[in-house]
Amino acid sequence: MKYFSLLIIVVSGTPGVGKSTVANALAKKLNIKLIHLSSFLIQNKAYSEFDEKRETYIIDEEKTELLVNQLLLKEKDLVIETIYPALVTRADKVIVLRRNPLILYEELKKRGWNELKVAENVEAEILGIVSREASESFSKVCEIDTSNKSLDEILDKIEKEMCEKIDWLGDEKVQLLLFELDKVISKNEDYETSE
Ligand SMILES: Nc1ncnc2c1ncn2[C@@H]1O[C@H](COP(=O)(O)OP(=O)(O)OP(=O)(O)O)[C@@H](O)[C@H]1O
Repeated sequence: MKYFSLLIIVVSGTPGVGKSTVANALAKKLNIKLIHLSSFLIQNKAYSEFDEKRETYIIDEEKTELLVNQLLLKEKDLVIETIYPALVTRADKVIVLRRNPLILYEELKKRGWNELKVAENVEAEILGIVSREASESFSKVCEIDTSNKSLDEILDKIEKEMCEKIDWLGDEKVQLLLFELDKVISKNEDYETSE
């Protein structure tokens, strides 16, 4: 008899918010399999090309949907870590981790990413892009702020479903950061159009 998924938990969020750390710990705690979706798709060649400027793969949506559906049919329980929640066609629990953009900005700069990649990802966090994508695909999305919280505190909030409504734009410092990031992005866009 083919298993049908019993417990699919998606751990999503902008790069650098703590998805892998939390997803690893959650999968271990629940003793269920963990899939890092981006690596899974790259291993299965579910991408069309590599975006040199953004140093990221462009996924092949059709092949991805097929692979994800096969995965969800095969595995009984799964924790899926991904920056693209909409790629998961079915889930029982969708968690979107959020991180204060001022902290995230430092985290991504520390990785040595180019200024455009840092700017686009931190801007996405400020604007809540991943949460919005998750809410378009799932009726219930649980946002949890990982800023200045220990892993245990985060796991506890997940277990108790202590979800939050995050809006970073109320913070003046974040507004100023967004203004700076926009300048970086438009400078690179001008450059792209003049190429
Ligand atoms: N709650 C936390 N508090 C402080 N630092 C954290 C926390 N969770 C993770 N980190 C640290 O933040 C960095 C990013 O964590 P992690 O790799 O889990 O993020 P991610 O969202 O999976 O990033 P990516 O999508 O790029 O893989 C790591 O150095 C990790 O040790």
